[in-house]
Order: sequence, then structure tokens, then C-alpha cells
Amino acid sequence: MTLDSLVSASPAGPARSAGIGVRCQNVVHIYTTVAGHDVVALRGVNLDIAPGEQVALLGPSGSGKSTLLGLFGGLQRASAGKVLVDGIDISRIPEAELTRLRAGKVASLLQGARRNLLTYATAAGNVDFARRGMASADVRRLPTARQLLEQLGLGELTDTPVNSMSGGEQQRVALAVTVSSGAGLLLADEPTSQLGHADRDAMVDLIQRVNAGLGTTVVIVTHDPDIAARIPRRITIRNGRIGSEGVHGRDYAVIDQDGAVHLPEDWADDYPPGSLVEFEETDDGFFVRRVDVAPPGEH
Ligand SMILES: Nc1ncnc2c1ncn2[C@@H]1O[C@H](COP(=O)(O)OP(=O)(O)OP(=O)(O)O)[C@@H](O)[C@H]1O
Repeated sequence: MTLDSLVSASPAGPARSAGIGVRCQNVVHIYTTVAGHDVVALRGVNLDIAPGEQVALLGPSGSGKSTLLGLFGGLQRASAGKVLVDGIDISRIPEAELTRLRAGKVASLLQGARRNLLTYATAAGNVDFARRGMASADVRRLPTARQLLEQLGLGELTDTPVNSMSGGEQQRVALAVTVSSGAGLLLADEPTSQLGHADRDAMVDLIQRVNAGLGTTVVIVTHDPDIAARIPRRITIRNGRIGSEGVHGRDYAVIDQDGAVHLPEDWADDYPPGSLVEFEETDDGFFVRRVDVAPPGEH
């Protein structure tokens, strides 16, 4: 029996784990430091993530990836703009509703496996603990801890205390525990950063198994190009904006709300800030051409 059939064949109906979508409309986020300075982390992000999609967020250090993930997870509220999770603008809802959303619909995998786990308990014990606040009717709709771990390929760890697992095993169990309450959106910040190659690949396999088996929407932040290459949609954040998108192996520039086009990184040297360009529409699409306009008096 697959995980999918486990979920859909449940007598109480489908579990709550069908993927949920995220939409950002002109999202701006500003931090105020203790010294009273403003840091603009996001400068107008527009983005649509469909239910069940897998998205990697890439970009240089400080570009705003973790901030965006934090906004999706309701850990902080956007300074301006809308962040719609499952159609709800979570930057505007009351704190109690946000807490319910964090507990039910969104699963955030924190950096460092042990921060997500009770280290003295077994893998199954951790799944049961993660579900303790749920209504029993909701728990009955989900696979049992044992079934879930088996279907995610972690069956042999079911009765193993977290303390005696390797780092890679702990991280995989942390992911299983994080999604065990049937959340529709998985957010993971650098989920493979402390792992060796084999564990890193096993972790991505597991993320994809969760996505395929439960339909969970996946958004992961990564610096690792090999990980990103395995995720179908790659969004590069640059200086608080969406710089470019990679879809099905090709990179595309993205037109912003105000009509600005952010060039893919490898074009930036040829088109420095302030370059004059003109667009020409042809039968094949558009051409962009850099033009050199001589300063007055040099004609
Ligand atoms: N709590 C905070 N207070 C003030 N500034 C912050 C805070 N958190 C982040 N920033 C700033 O906001 C900007 C975006 O940071 P963010 O952590 O989102 O980037 P990132 O792309 O995730 O970086 P990294 O890859 O290094 O984790 C940076 O300039 C950062 O210094």
C-alpha cells in the first residue's frame, strides 16, 4: 500500500494533508535593528506557489530567503503587501488564528534536526508527541506513526530512540515528524546543510516522497546547487526581490509589479545598472538590445 492510498483509503475520508498554495502580493519586509536602523529585507515580492508544487529558494547570503520563509510560516508578519496562505492573508489575521495555522496547515522544519525532536523518545514517540494537540478524529484520519514511518522508508527507525540515530537519520525523522500532523505546506530552511552527500540525497528523496505521497507543497531554502537541481521550480532572490526563476531546467527573467525586469545573474556584467536598453518585438518574441547613447556634445 502506498502512502497515497493509505491517506485516501482512510475510512474517515481524506486526511488534511492535500497541498496548499501560497501567494505574495507586493510583499515588503523591514526589520528595525536594536540600534534603531531600518533594514529592508524584502522590497516587493510577487509570487504564486500552487498547491503541491516543489520550490527551491536560492540566492546570496542576506538576500531575503529566510525572511520570506518566515513570512510563509507566520513566524513574522509582512510590513506591507499580502501573504496569502491557503487563500488567507496571514499578515492581517489575529494572533490566535495565526497560531492555529502554524499548528495545523504549515509544517516548519527548523535548522538542526534536534531542535525538532525529543531526543530521548523514539521516532514513533516523536510522531505521537507532535500530534498530541490534534482532535482525535483528525488523528484517526492520518496513518499511524508506524505506518507513516514505514511508508516514508523510515520503518526500521520506528522504535529507535533519537539519541542513538546518526545525524542523517535524525534529520529524516525530524522531517517525518514535522509533516506527521498532515500540514499542507512544508517549509524547510537549509534542510541538508549539515549532511554528507549520501544523507543529503536521502533527505531530498524523502522530501520528494512526502510531496508525491501526501501532496504537500514544499518550499526549501538552499545554497546547494545539487539540491536545487532536483527541485522542479527554482526561485532566486536577489537583494529582496525575485531575481530569476528556473523552470524545467531553463532560467527566466521575471517582470516585477512595476514592470521592472531583473536580469539573470550571468547577464549582469554585460548590462550594468544604468544601461540603456530597448525592446523590439519580433515574430519570435522580444529582443532586448543595449544601446550606447553618446553624451551631449559628442555627436
Ligand atoms: N532580526 C533581524 N534584524 C535585523 N535585520 C535582519 C534580521 N534578520 C535578517 N535581517 C537582515 O535582513 C536581510 C535578509 O536576511 P535573510 O536572513 O532573510 O537573508 P537570507 O537570504 O536568508 O540569508 P542567509 O542565506 O545568510 O541565511 C539581511 O540584510 C539581514 O541582515
